[in-house]
Parts: sequence; C-alpha cells; structure tokens
Amino acid sequence: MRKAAIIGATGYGGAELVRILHQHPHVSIHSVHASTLHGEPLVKSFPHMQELINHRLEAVNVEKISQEADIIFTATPSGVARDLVPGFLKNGTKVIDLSGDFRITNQEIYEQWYGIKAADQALLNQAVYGLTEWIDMDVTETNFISNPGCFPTAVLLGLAPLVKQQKIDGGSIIIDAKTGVSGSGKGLSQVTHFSGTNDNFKIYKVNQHQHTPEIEQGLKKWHPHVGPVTFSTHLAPMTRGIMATMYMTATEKTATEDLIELYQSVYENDPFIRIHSNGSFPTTKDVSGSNFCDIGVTYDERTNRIMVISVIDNLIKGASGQAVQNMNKMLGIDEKTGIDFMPVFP
Ligand SMILES: NC(=O)C1=CN([C@@H]2O[C@H](COP(=O)(O)OP(=O)(O)OC[C@H]3O[C@@H](n4cnc5c(N)ncnc54)[C@H](OP(=O)(O)O)[C@@H]3O)[C@@H](O)[C@H]2O)C=CC1
Ligand SMILES: CC(=O)N[C@@H](CCC(=O)OP(=O)(O)O)C(=O)O
Repeated sequence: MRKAAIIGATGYGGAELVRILHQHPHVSIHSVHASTLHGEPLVKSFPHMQELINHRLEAVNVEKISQEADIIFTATPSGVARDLVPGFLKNGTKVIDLSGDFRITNQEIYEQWYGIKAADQALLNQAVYGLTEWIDMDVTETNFISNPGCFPTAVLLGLAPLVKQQKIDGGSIIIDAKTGVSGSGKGLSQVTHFSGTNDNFKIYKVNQHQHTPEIEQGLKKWHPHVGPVTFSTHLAPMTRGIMATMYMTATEKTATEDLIELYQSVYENDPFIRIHSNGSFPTTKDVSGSNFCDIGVTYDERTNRIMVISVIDNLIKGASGQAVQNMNKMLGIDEKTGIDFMPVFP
C-alpha cells in the first residue's frame, strides 16, 4: 500500500480525495492537513465520513509529510502550493497539485490573471500538465503533476479532436460554460449565497476568468493558430456539475455523423470519455458523482457552425477524480483504479 497525504482535506476537493482514496485498493490515506482545526477529527468537519475515517487534522510540516508519504495531494487555494511543493519534491515524493499554481507556464500571464505571485520558473517547467487523456509522455518517471482546472478539463476534452484535426476556424471559438456552486469551494461568499443562487442564474468574472489563459495555452499546444477564445462562466442553481457549450465555425462543410465518428475514434481507448450519438446530448446529471466526461457534438448546416457540449462533475473529473486518475498513471497501475464508479442518479 502506498501512503497519501492530503493537504486541504477540509475543503471540497479534499473531501472528495478522502472519499475516493478511502476505497482505493493500492493507496491508503496516511495523513490529512489544513491550516486550521489541528488535532480535530476530520469527521467533525465532515459528518458523512463518520465511522469510516479516523484521521485527525494535522498542521503542514513539509519535512515530516514528505518523509512519511509516498504521494502528496495539495488541494489548497491558489498561492499555497507554490510555496509548499519545492519542499515536498525534495525527498522524491510524488506531488499532485489541484490548484492553479503550476498550470500556466508563463509567470507573467499567471500573475496577470490570478493577481498573485507566480511559482518559480524551474518548477513551472517541471510540472506535467495533467489533462490525463492528452498527456503525451510516460508519467511513471514523473514526480510532479499539475491537475487542470475544472472548466479547462471540460473545454479541452471537448475541443481536442476538432483542434488537433483542424476542423474549425481557430479564431471563432466561443465557450459558454455553466457551473454548480461547489466550484467555488467551502467558503461562504456573496456570490454563492443561497438566496442569490437558488432560483437564479448569473454570469460572473466576465472577460476575466482565470481559466481563460489555461484554455488558450492548452489549445495552442495542439495548434498554434487557435485563439483567443471568448469564454463566459455562469453560476447555475445546482451543487455539482459543469456544462461547457462551445460554438465554432467549421473550416469546411461536414456532417454530424462524421463528427461523432471522429470523436468516437479519437477517444476509443479512453474509458472516462463517453460520446453521445443518435441525437442525444449530455446533461450534468449523467456524470454527477463520477469521473466521466460526456461529450455531444453537432453540425448546423445553416450557419456552418459546429457545437460541442461537454459535461463533467467539477469535483471529480474536474478535480479529485482526475487527480487520482493521474496518480494511477504515475504509479503505473490501471487508470480506472478506485474511480471506476457509476454516476449518481437521479
Ligand atoms: N471546487 C472545485 O470544483 C475545484 C477546485 N479546484 C482547486 O482545488 C483547490 C481546492 O479547492 P476547494 O477544495 O474547492 O477549496 P476549499 O476552499 O473548499 O478548501 C481549501 C482547503 O485548503 C485548506 N487551506 C487553505 N490554506 C491553507 C494553507 N495555507 N495550508 C494548508 N491548507 C490550507 C483549507 O483549510 P483551512 O480552512 O483550515 O485553511 C481547506 O481545507 C483550489 O485551488 C481550487 O481552485 C480545482 C478544480 C475544481
Ligand atoms: C463557481 C466558481 O466560482 N468556480 C470557480 C472554479 C475555479 C477553481 O476551482 O479555481 P482554480 O483556478 O484553482 O481551478 C471559478 O469559476 O473561479
């Protein structure tokens, strides 16, 4: 059994890591950490874990954690892992960071969009961007993965086949994304307050969303002439889920059936990507509580535009599920291990 430490275990991403690793056959939870509540049982924060999890919260002692754990997950707000990871990596421990700290390789761009100091360039260069289905190297030799953002996961998985095969005009991409409130974490805020969210629908971070450069960086890696993109994010009155509806102009006339075939063949060997066919389109409930990304694609002959609909559970494929999928790949075990569960419905 490998031993995992979870930093940020009292957060939403941390809670999902605990739930997944609790039943992982090859990795056990060694320790759980946060910046407060030290000494308290984790179940005090999460009663749903009662009688299943006995761990108490510990402070973050970098030296101790990196010596005791085989793998460390940092599920902390942006700006925290930037300072912790160098110490974690020193002893050869594997690290997967769920925050935005190591996703953007250009320091200036990170600082512009996140408004805080970027990580060291050497570390940014070392981090492997963990969009699992599109990692183009053997990660068993890697010690450090930067887990993608929730929106970029849905968007990049949905756009990859079209961008890689140059099926679209790279300057025409419009991404209209919707998310549930758990995307903003456990903290209370005006934006996610029940009264302003329930029975309401609102746009936020207009033209300023910090995931914009991550999406553009990912797309440009596949094709240099793609972008900039128009990216809007909306808060939907639901707890979990992301739907990204994406519109772009086709480079030449095509047909919905051909596009579905393209997606099916591109993702043929990826167990967590499911392509819709026969005129059906995915809903957020189809993937809720699971590591799936469900994708629908269609062509509108009238406008010569392609539409892609990509859905994920923001806390699983958009965070902790993908982090465990990446961990599995790093450990050289089946990527489905411990995350091969059916969505929760209804
Ligand atoms: N929620 C989501 O859907 C997604 C989140 N992410 C990213 O994952 C990370 C975690 O998100 P989420 O779980 O939602 O956030 P939460 O706000 O729910 O939780 C944050 C956790 O980090 C801990 N923490 C904060 N500061 C420190 C510190 N200095 N040292 C140790 N622990 C600290 C908090 O503990 P304490 O209260 O004691 O400080 C808490 O346990 C973020 O970077 C987020 O952007 C990525 C994809 C999706
Ligand atoms: C509803 C909500 O506020 N969602 C968050 C999700 C982003 C996130 O989790 O932050 P990272 O940049 O670390 O990925 C947002 O839109 O900013």
